[in-house]
Amino acid sequence: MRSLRIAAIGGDGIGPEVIEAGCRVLEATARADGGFACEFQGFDWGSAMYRASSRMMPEDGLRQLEGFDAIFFGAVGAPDIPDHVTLWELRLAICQGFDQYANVRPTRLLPGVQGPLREELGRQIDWVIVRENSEGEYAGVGGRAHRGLPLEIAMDVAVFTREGVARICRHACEIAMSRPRRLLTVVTKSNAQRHGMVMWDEVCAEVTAQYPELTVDKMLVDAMTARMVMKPGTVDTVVATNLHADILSDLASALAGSLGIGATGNIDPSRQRPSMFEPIHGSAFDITGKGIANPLGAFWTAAMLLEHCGEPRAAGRLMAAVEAVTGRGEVLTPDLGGKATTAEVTAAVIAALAGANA
Ligand SMILES: NC(=O)C1=CN([C@@H]2O[C@H](COP(=O)(O)OP(=O)(O)OC[C@H]3O[C@@H](n4cnc5c(N)ncnc54)[C@H](O)[C@@H]3O)[C@@H](O)[C@H]2O)C=CC1
Ligand SMILES: CC(=O)C(=O)O
Ligand SMILES: [K+]
Ligand SMILES: [Mn+2]
Repeated sequence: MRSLRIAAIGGDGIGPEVIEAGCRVLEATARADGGFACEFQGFDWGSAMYRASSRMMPEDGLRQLEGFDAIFFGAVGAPDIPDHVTLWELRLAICQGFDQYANVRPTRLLPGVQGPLREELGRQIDWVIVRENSEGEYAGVGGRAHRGLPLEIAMDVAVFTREGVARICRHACEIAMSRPRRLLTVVTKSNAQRHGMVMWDEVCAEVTAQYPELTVDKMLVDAMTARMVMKPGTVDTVVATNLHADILSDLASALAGSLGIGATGNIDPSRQRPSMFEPIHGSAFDITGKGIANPLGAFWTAAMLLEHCGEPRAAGRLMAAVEAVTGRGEVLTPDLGGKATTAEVTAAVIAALAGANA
């Protein structure tokens, strides 16, 4: 039987809580499917390792991950270590090191979930946000000088390359073409940012012209936030920069009920290196250790992992089990207005998977 080799990196805060639950649910999905197995290897990388060794992952960390079919990642971030250190030395080190340039973030309002929008608007949410994941505002280019002096200076330079924009736009076009509405919105801020964002608009116009069956429109990011809230049904696939799409996708997840639901894949579309799948949320210090983290984002992420690894039937089965549980409206964690624990939601999804197999 085919075995998927999965590197599991729980990381910090609620990361290990939801990834542990996600691994159990992946095993249950494989059992229900019967056509493949999951073989996990855990890596205890993150802030605890940093406190002991000043490293978030071993020096040869990327090499250790190279042979896996996929990486299943929780979150990084700890209250006692600067966020830019934890993020850059683990998550971004992997995303950039493996050139996972496409960050794909689907959002739907799951059955039984009450989002903040009026019911008829909330039901219209069915989006995929495609985030540029290798350059832009998070390229890491910049510097800081004259620390503490009145002339102190700090710069983060947003870097846009023609190929970087073209390849993310092509990936977004392919995703939009695979969806029934074939509708793509290109989001920038090319009124105020007159260099990189203007080139982004131009390159996207060239790329989208090669997809005559696509309907393409263009929005400025500030107005896009209003459109997502006021007219959610007019949006389908969205392509935007690293920063803009980071923000839009947290908004999307909140409009679908909670940050605890959002799922993402950090994808290397060339498939030369493993892609990394993670819930969109961070380490959530405020609820760490309480056993109430919503694991649904990690489960949806696991479904994306299966789809990427060539198991779309199993991915569909897992999402159906998630929707069966949310649809009952009973077993939900507190962020969704319920009283259930992470363990109870996990058990309910595993039971739904087993039932679907009977
Ligand atoms: N990809 C990653 O690893 C990310 C890491 N971070 C890091 O996480 C740390 C905390 O960042 P925040 O801005 O507070 O974002 P966060 O996503 O950790 O939390 C924001 C709010 O959403 C809630 N929340 C998040 N996930 C939840 C879940 N699964 N179930 C229930 N409630 C959930 C939290 O309790 C909190 O109130 C920082 O160190 C930050 O740098 C933040 C975002 C992504
Ligand atoms: C760091 C962060 O917020 C993200 O990757 O979404
Ligand atoms: K995460
Ligand atoms: Mn984010």
